[in-house]
Amino acid sequence: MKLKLLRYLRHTKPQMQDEFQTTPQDVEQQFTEVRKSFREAVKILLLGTAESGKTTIIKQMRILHINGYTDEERCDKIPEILQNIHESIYQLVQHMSILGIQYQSIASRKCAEYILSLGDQAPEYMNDEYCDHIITLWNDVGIRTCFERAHEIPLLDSTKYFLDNFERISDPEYIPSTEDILHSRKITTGIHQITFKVKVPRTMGGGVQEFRMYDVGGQRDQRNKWIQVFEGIQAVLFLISCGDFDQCLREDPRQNRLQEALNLFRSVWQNRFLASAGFIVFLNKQDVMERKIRAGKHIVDYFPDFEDFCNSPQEGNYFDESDWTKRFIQHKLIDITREPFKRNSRNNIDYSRRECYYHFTIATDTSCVRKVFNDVHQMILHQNMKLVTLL
Ligand SMILES: Nc1nc2c(ncn2[C@@H]2O[C@H](COP(=O)(O)OP(=O)(O)OP(=O)(O)O)[C@@H](O)[C@H]2O)c(=O)[nH]1
Ligand SMILES: [Mg+2]
Repeated sequence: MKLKLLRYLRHTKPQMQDEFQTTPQDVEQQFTEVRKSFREAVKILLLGTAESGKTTIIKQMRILHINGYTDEERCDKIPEILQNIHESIYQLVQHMSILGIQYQSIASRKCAEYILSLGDQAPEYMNDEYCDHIITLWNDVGIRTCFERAHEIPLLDSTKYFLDNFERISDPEYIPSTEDILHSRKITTGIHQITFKVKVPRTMGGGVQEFRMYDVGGQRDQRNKWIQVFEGIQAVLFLISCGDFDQCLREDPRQNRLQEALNLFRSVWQNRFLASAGFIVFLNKQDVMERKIRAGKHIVDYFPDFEDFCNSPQEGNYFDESDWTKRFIQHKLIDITREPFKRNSRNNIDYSRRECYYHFTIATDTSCVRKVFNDVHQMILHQNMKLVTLL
């Protein structure tokens, strides 16, 4: 199976139609072979820097291919969501003085003092006083000005989502919605896996294909654990956050997050233990990237070579700055895959012929992930069929 997928990834355009100009018996025989290959789970490893969206993809697989979350499991997420909210407001309040921004009123300043006195951990119970303070602060013009300067603060991506929804969340009867779960953030440590089955269309032989997806932590101090799961991986799903172009790492405030992601992609692409794995890149957080560009942020201020890219002839028609920005990031990845590197004599793999597939995604959007994952699945199915016919 691993070998099959490897071979598949060396071909960009499956030509199934030509290969099935055979008798119905031959076709049935081919389907039987394909179904046999389904018995082995396809192992997919999610990689990327911290907060690129790996765990969010795992949550989406659970929503799409397992039965989602029970009420009990939803309630288990409440402490995580409350901690996200507290961390968001705490970071904003902390940065008001650092950025020299004034509160709109004395009342807001008092609320801020209360929040600061709690430290960075959410209180165990949200009493009325705490809830009122959060609502007052989020409505303060000064706090909103601070929020506009989010790129200067290590703020969670879901800050606005949770603070906008705070009144609903602070209800004593609150049960997190699926959207709340997708927006919540908890750093991954260690290695986690999810196994699920996906139906194969009758036209492709029917049956089910099992997938096993591995999630790892993306922070620098977590990456030394990754190697433990490289064995037997058939496809790497690399996530890169396109909304990160104007931010620095939490672990190292001197390092631009997008640059870190590009460097990491190079080391993963060139890793000899993953040489036989297929590569799929999700250029994630398209919504965050677009929002930033609409708010007047420009990637050229962080990546000056963007200007040369815009002035160079391109194959496609790019319409606006968001379009140019996402293509620019994609081209940076493509350039990395074209960098020369040594042929590995041990496994005799010609790296230069490896293909990498790109998708523009919003990991919090279930319909987007459903569509993209369908494409990934179809690719695997097509190639399985193609390889069976070639055997
Ligand atoms: N708006 C938006 N938020 C996203 C998107 N993808 C992920 N997020 C949010 O980004 C935050 C981080 O996502 P995670 O999935 O936890 O990131 P991760 O890659 O698993 O991070 P580590 O576990 O630290 O490696 C969460 O709050 C998600 O809801 C996206 O496409 N758009
Ligand atoms: Mg994670």
